[in-house]
Amino acid sequence: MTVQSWQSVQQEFNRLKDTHMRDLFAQDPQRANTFTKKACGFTLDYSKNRIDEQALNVLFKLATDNQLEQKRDAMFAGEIINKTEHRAVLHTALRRNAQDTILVDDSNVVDEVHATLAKIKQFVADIHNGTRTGRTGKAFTDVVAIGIGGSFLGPKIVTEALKPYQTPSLKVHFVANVDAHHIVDVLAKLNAETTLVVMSSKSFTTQETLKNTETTREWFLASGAKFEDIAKHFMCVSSNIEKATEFGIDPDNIFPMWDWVGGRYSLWSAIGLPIALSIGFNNFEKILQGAREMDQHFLTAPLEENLPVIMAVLGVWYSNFFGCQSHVLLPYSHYLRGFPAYVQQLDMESNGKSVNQLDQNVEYTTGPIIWGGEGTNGQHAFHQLMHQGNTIIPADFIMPIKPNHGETEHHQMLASNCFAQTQALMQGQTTAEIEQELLAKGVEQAEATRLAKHKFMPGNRPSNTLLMEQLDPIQLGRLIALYEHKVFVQGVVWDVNSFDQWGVELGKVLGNQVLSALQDTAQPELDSSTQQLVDMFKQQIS
Ligand SMILES: O=P(O)(O)OC[C@H]1O[C@](O)(CO)[C@@H](O)[C@@H]1O
Repeated sequence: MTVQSWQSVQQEFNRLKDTHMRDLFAQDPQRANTFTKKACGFTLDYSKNRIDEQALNVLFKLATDNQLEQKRDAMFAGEIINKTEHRAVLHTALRRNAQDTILVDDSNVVDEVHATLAKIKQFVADIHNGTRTGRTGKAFTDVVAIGIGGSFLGPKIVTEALKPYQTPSLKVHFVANVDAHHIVDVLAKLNAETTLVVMSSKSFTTQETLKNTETTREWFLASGAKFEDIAKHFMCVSSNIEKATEFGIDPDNIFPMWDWVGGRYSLWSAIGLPIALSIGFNNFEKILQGAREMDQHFLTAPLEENLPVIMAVLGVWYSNFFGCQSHVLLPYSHYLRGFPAYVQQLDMESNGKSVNQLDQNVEYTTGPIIWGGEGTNGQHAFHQLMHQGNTIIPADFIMPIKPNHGETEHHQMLASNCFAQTQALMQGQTTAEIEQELLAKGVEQAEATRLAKHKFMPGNRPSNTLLMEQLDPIQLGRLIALYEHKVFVQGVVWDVNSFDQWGVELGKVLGNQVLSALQDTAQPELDSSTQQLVDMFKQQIS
């Protein structure tokens, strides 16, 4: 992180920190136009932010001083930028055209990607047209997709978001949690003869996924199937072919992925197999096409026109200068209801770090808490705090313009709520305005003054509005890639490795130790609180 460019942003912050956006809008009738950019089917209106052009330019300079363009190009070229795991970071290779070349260890990874896409295409076609059936010759009707984290969230939210494109004759059920209430509920509704299982685990070591797959295999065998029938029903996506084969997965049923794809960036790989099974391979390819278009935009658009860069530097502005701790995602779209959870992993697992690329501890905040939920539901729940709480929560309002239904009035109401929320957050309402309203309604002066204090809306709460033409496979691919690149840019500014996730490891190790205590297979030394919890659990369950 360059100290001088950081200080320049600090000066801009000092200049603007007490400015109200109401005044910025009043001073400049062109403000909305100036701070709106269109690209890849999106219109990003970021005028309701506490910035002006001068501040934004200094933020762009902060990014370039941190070598944004060079680091971006290094990622796309397959350089080893994940320096704690000594890996290239090539999720963008997963959506490259077949004729492209990206060399990793002298091998063109684009060839491997397209060979795997061809395998997925054939497999999906065989399942859809009934060439490939279950053990009794019946066509598959259901898919149980087992995975967790990046091997679950992407496929789940994409399949959910593209509901109108789903193949009605093949229903995909996602299971992640090791809590058996889920897998047991799902399997209880299914016929093992017509159920395909897709187990997705990059590492093939994830406890939850292995256990859910074992339970599903037991259920399958208990249905009268023989061991050799497993090959007809169990598919696996993994980069650990050895472990997958050891587990008993037929090598022909393994769809490969590679160590240069991070789990949270992997939906474009064979991890997307459940997506392709649900919406068809052609639509899956359109998702890749959309992401490829966003990659091109990210690579070629000047920074001041570049949607991921604009969103990223605004996030830095709020996290590191305004001290905002969280960032809320508000899709005004039922089909995009899972998107905040997806971005939560993408962003928090990528940038939730405190050591920089020079192996030094950093003091500043990296990565906000990402949360959110679908509009308008949140308006009747948590928006209260966004409007009147003593904490500023920058928001992304995401709104597909054309719906997939014909209920015009519903959609107008949805859009009006979305736009009005951004307006209310920005402009607020002064005590004088509120008092006047109350007096006009006949409220006594003293009561009006008292109530106005409680009703006061400070405004000046920042938001982006991201309009998308419609929610289709191409646009969804663009949307996800947009957020991937936003996270990348922020990682560059914060100078962290966005592509490792060491922070999740200790929990896994301790989890296994505690399990051994619960199962009496070992007596690990535990702190008194954890030991007490183990003892109580054992006592009460027996
Ligand atoms: O695909 P795998 O190896 O089962 O991992 C699942 C998820 O677990 C994590 O490693 C975190 O525990 C994520 O990064 C990953 O997406």
